[in-house]
Amino acid sequence: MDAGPSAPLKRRQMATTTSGAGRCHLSKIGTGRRPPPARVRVAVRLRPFLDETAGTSEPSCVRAIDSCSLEVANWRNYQETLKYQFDAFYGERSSQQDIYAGSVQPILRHLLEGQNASVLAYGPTGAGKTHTMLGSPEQPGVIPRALMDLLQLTREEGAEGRPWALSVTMSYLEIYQEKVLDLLDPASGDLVIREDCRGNILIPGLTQKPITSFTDFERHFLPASGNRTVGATRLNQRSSRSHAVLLVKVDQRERLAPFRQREGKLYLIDLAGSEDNRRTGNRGLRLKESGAINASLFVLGKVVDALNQGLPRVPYRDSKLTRLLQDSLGGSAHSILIANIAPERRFYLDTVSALNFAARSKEVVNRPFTNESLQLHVLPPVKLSQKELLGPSEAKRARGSEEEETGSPKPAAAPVPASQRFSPLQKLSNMDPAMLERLLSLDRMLGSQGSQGTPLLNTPKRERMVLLKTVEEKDLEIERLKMKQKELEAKVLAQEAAEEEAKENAVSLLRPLPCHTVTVAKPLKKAVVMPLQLIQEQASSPHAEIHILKKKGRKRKLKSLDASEPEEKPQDCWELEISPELLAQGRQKILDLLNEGSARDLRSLQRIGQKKAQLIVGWRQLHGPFGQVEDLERVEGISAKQMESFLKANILGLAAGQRSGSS
Ligand SMILES: Nc1ncnc2c1ncn2[C@@H]1O[C@H](COP(=O)(O)OP(=O)(O)OP(=O)(O)O)[C@@H](O)[C@H]1O
Repeated sequence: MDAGPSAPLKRRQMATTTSGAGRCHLSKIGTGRRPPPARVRVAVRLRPFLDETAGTSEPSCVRAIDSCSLEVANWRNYQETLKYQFDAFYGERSSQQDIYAGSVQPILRHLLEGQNASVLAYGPTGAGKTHTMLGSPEQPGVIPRALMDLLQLTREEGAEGRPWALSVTMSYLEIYQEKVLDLLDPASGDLVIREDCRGNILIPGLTQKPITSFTDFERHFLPASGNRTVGATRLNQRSSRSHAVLLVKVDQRERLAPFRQREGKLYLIDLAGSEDNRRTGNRGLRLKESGAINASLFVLGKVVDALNQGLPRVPYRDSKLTRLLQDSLGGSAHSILIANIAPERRFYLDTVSALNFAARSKEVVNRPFTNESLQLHVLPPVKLSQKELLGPSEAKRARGSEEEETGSPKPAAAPVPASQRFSPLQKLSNMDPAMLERLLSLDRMLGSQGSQGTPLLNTPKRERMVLLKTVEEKDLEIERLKMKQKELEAKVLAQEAAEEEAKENAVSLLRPLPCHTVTVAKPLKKAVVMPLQLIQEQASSPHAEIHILKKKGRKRKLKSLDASEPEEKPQDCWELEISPELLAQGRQKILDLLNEGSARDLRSLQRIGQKKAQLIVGWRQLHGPFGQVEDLERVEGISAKQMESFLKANILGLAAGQRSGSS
């Protein structure tokens, strides 16, 4: 076995680079500046001949030039060679440790800065991707080495007395035939991939296991690896039939004010190999698997090309693999691609194609940033000092007296109790998140102007008061803006109501049906308002799952207090019976639109005008995806009643649209 991952010197070097004040300086929040670019780094690894004797009879089709360059004979013209240069080239004698220490270990430190990193093994089937990533007990690969180092690092960095508490979790999934499967919980079925308002890729429902030691890691990882789909092909006895993704999250919580928290994600990805089915001899299931693998790798190539050409649309969504890699390619991660190639002549075309892909990938630029936020809800209960309980004017007076204090020496003040020293946090915890971001950026600004290492809450009293005053002014401004927004919304609602009324009048002119009364506030399953045209279409369709029952009934009416008022005559009422499945489809469609639709798409929904569409998009950006349609109520400016009428107005239309679309 080659030198293990626990080489103490290396670790000490890594620990040094990740500790200290320098850690706090990168942050996406509040900087307003684009994070600096980081090119995707590309390394190539050539595996040895598998049959020892073959190497003597058959020359390798790849030749090393130096530690970064290689050449491949051009088989159309043997006088020529194709030369490639990468960040690193590892020849057939390279060890697992060489690859790990040279290309992977250096990016681990970014995780402790709250940044993302990813390692992808790419290449044709049988070229050594799984060997590189996983290895064997005798020759452990990138995954066990990285985990061992990372866990050691987090133990050191998160030790008592250090500024941050650290915790590590792992998730493990595979993408098999375009399904995202949880390898830690194989029964959970196909999972969805989502994106939050910051562009982070998330998989809701994916199992996350906390790990504190390498034994912990192995306890979860080894059985889960057994769940991965592998199969024998002509080119590899144990060929991976899926893309395997190990996700390791490092969470950091600051132990002292301002109680920041950071999250760094590490993706370790063993891609399935591209396959030429004329050579693999794949049939049946293997052929189907191979089709899915090749299709997703083809999209991966398109994504890389689109990024290189700066195209406005990058087709991340065209495959699950690229959707998941959105963070890693052209996204926020420090990424390293290890292209695995084989020396045998029969791999020649695959080798050239893998090298070409690798060469294109090294042009891709990412913009890693620090994922940092404040822990708003875990602040310790604190007492407010009298001064901090004062209003803005009193605060001003207080500031005046402090200024006097600095002018004339006074007896030294008694030390401020710890609870009072923390009290500005109370304000921070109640503050608008945007304001908090501003405060943090102010803090950074102060830092960059020379007070480095002096976080906001440790600044001298006077500066703190000035900052708090700015905060109060901003609060007032926010209040003013909110009032204005409410006024505008009221206007828009009134306008929408007027438009709605006008529309209804127009419809009733065109429509000689006896009655279109709808039972109010009944379960949605029973009756829903829907456009007339749609009702007629559904009624005439023999396959429709919506049944319109014309039945005699009474229009529901509130008991009148005035006994003299004539009783309302019985009228025909229309009541709809809709299959629950159809309703669920309608709901899902609405939810998808709410989560993925642009403001323009949202306007295609009934009762959603320009203003509401923008409010919905804004809410989504701030809070992430809607969990259910009812969450609409949480959008400021949309009441429960409006949400209900919105649901009624849209659910059938969308469900029926889906039905007709699918039939
Ligand atoms: N650097 C290496 N040294 C020794 N053996 C290797 C090396 N790389 C790969 N191998 C061996 O080559 C065979 C194929 O490797 P591996 O399964 O890792 O390929 P792969 O690229 O993951 O293939 P697939 O895409 O089909 O899963 C295995 O038996 C593996 O042990």
